[in-house]
Amino acid sequence: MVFCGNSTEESELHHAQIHLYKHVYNFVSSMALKSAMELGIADVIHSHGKPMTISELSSALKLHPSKVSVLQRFLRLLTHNGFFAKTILPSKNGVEGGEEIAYALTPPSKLLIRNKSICLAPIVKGALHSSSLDMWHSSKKWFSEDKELTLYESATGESFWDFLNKTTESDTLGMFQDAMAADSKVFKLALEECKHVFEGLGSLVDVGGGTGVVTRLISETFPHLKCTVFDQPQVVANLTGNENLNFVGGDMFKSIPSADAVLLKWVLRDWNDELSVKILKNCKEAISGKGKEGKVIIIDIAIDEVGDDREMTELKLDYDLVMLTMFNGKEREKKEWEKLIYEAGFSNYKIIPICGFKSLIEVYP
Ligand SMILES: C[S@@+](CC[C@H](N)C(=O)[O-])C[C@H]1O[C@@H](n2cnc3c(N)ncnc32)[C@H](O)[C@@H]1O
Repeated sequence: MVFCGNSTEESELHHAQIHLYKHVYNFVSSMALKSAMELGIADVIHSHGKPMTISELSSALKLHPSKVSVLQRFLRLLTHNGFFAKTILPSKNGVEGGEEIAYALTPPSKLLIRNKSICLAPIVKGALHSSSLDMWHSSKKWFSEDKELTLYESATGESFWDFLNKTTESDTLGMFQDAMAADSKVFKLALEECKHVFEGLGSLVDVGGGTGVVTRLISETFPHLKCTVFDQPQVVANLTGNENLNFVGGDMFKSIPSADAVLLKWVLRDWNDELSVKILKNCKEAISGKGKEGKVIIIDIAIDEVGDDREMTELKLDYDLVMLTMFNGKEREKKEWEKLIYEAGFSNYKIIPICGFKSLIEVYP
């Protein structure tokens, strides 16, 4: 007879082990997604126009014949994770009543199709690039060091900004800007819901506006609005605008061009509270010509562990550690945003959710 022990204890232990192992191997799902993006599986299925069998996919992707079964196993995990859907087709190999499995795109894998107006492949590439991942092996050392150093600096000896800005063969600045631009294109949909925020403005400066993807979208919707994309000189150096859109290089910690409104999208999360207050104070200065009518428009994350579901909170908390380890930045809860806003001398604010997981905060002097 086999002794089974206390079954509740045993089942608890098994659940705990499954939970722990699942988190240990989460990286496999991320890297399998990256492989799918690099192979261009979504592009191939999209060009084919209908679900594809493994043999059709392998030949379209020009895989080595030994990798057909490998692809099948990658697709099994990716399908389980919601990136592809299996459909059953009648077999083409002449077997009466035979069936074959074909793989179709799902809404998340459609976001990886290149040359579409919204394509998030650059986010997968940038977020899962070795420059974002390798530093994690140094976290134990980092915990015993000076608190002002980011994990990235502790691991590599330079800040992520310095790494981006130095000229390298792999063009990491370009990769980072592509990832930001890809994320910003999603803003096109959000602009419909928050059009009222920009109505009535005569001028807008997009601080840390990168290559100007968001400003161009705003400018298309509001052609008479005078728009300025303000970013580091090396980011805007070769960019050209038009009559109502210009690019200005500078340092937001020194001064920001004047306008009716300042936009800060995906910027304050890169900085700690002290530096964020400094940026916000410079924004207040930039809109002061309009007196009480000017405003600052922040687009960023607001953590809400009570109101959001588990998946959303997990994404926001993951992002918080990305910001912490790379930039000493942070994702903030609503009350932290409020503290920052009042500390920078503003008197009021309004917050609305946009783009699924972001928030738009209108801040008034
Ligand atoms: C995370 S990106 C956001 C880009 C853009 N707003 C978007 O949503 O796609 C942060 C931007 O801040 C810019 N930046 C960093 N330091 C800056 C500074 N001192 N002055 C102006 N821009 C700066 C970076 O070059 C980068 O384009």
